[in-house]
Amino acid sequence: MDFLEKYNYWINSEYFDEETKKELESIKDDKGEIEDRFHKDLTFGTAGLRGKIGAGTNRMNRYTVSLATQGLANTIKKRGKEAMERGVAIAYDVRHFSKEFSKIAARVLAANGIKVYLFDDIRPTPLLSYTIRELNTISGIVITASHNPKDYNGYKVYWEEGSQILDDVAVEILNNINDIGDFSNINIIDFEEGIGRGLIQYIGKEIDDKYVEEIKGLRISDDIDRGIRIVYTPLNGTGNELVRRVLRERGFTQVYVVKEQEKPDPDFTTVGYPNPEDVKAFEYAKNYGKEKDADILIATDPDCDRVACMVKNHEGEYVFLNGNQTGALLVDYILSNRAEKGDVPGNGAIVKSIVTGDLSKTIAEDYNITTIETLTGFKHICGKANEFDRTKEHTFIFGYEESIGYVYSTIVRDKDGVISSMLIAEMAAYYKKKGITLLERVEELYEKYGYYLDKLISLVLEGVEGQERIKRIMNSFRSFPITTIEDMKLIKTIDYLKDQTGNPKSDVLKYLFDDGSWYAIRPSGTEPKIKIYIYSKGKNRELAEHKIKCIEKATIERIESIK
Ligand SMILES: O=P(O)(O)OC[C@H]1O[C@H](O)[C@H](O)[C@@H](O)[C@@H]1O
Repeated sequence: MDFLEKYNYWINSEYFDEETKKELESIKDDKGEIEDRFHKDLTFGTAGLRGKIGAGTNRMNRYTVSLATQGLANTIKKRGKEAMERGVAIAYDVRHFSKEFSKIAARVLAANGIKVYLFDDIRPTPLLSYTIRELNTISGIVITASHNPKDYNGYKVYWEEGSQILDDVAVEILNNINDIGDFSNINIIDFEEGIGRGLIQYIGKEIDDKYVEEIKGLRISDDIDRGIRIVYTPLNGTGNELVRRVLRERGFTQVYVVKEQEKPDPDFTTVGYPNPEDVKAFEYAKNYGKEKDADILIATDPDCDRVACMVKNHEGEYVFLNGNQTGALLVDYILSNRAEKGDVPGNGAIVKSIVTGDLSKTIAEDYNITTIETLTGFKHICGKANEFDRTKEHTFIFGYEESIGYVYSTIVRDKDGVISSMLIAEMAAYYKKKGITLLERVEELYEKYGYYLDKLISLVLEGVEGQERIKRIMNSFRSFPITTIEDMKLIKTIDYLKDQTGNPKSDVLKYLFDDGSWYAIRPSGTEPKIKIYIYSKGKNRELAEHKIKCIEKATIERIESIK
């Protein structure tokens, strides 16, 4: 069927509800909109679905959610009765339709005879990962579009080890979805019937309690100033209760939560783009921080897997720490404290992505700890934790990415904004007791290990045309690498499409120079962007900054020359 045929099918078939039809009627004269909604099915990518909410095959709605869930159900059924009994845990965030979609997923699974554990209210994504391991379910689902704008929702799928599915399971589910054929082949029962038959079971506080206890057990040091002044914002998402609770139970007495961003708001009215990777998300926190004279500001994204912080400098201004800086600080904080107690595992490993900075690696080397690199995506990072469970080759200590995702230990197999908020607060309180801020600690690390600076440039190139240009840009870099920039000489090129190290193939190019500086270029996997990651290493800040500027100029000139 072409897109118009599909549109007409949705309008005329008895299967679709009146509200959906009404929404579709309202766009009957807008061919562009019809095409956008029906020219393809919302792609079930490696982590599930993500898209705009609305009627159509290329949108997030009750039909696309139930189709994906039937595909997941068939995948579980093929594994037999035991897998069906182990069941699926489901969590959801604050977004429009998140709760409704979680119930639809529960009803489809239950109709297929699969046990469902559904959270009784909004919860952070990392808690779902914890729950899978705790309840020993075969799979898990989170209804969230993470830090995307308000018009979006998503459907992330997890597997029994607690991490997001990798390509093998994703392909299997996708094939099962494609085999379903018509929407009318989806099994679904009433929610109440699912509850009555014991197939759907609510879960809640008892899991929170265990999670919080385990997180508190992950603390690194108690030699901290608990009076440190912290402003926290959940950005109207799911972090509010659990982050506050963990901080309170860890004994922090001066935690202030941004009032306007405390309660769930699916429209993210006060922030627009609820991504703490972007310093603009801290506007309210900064104002409140000044009022409360906070030492540190902490923000988590709507599903509370990402976290970022800002630190007050001596002039009373708040300075943003990026993901590379926070990651390196945490690696240093964890390893130095554990080393003091003689508690660093001999086969320990830090896991980061290939486009994350190297300062943490140099720090880890100081403690004889290996750093392992994976492709971008936390599923790959925690995939290593799963692998180490099997091979015992390493002990997974800490995983992180420059895109403000961190996880410590292995109780959760995804980035965790609750664990990380506790560790960031604790680390700031540890250094406060020693009389320095996190900004000063970063400087100390630079002095000791060298100035590792970085800059991420993201160019938005939308639509089919944008995609084509991204391809041309990648082709140009691939065919004609820039061999010298100022006095930096290219000594190595890595093309991850030809990777021989066991990573899956990926469209990423990395260029390494003789002084330790490097840059990488890749199309984003989640947004219509091309991303350039620039990293420099210098004896002092000026030199490192100068190198960043030179690499930026050379790469941007090249990109601009490609129309
Ligand atoms: O650079 P992208 O492909 O857009 O991905 C950016 C980030 O997106 C999500 O948050 C993933 O969970 C991260 O692991 C990833 O780093």
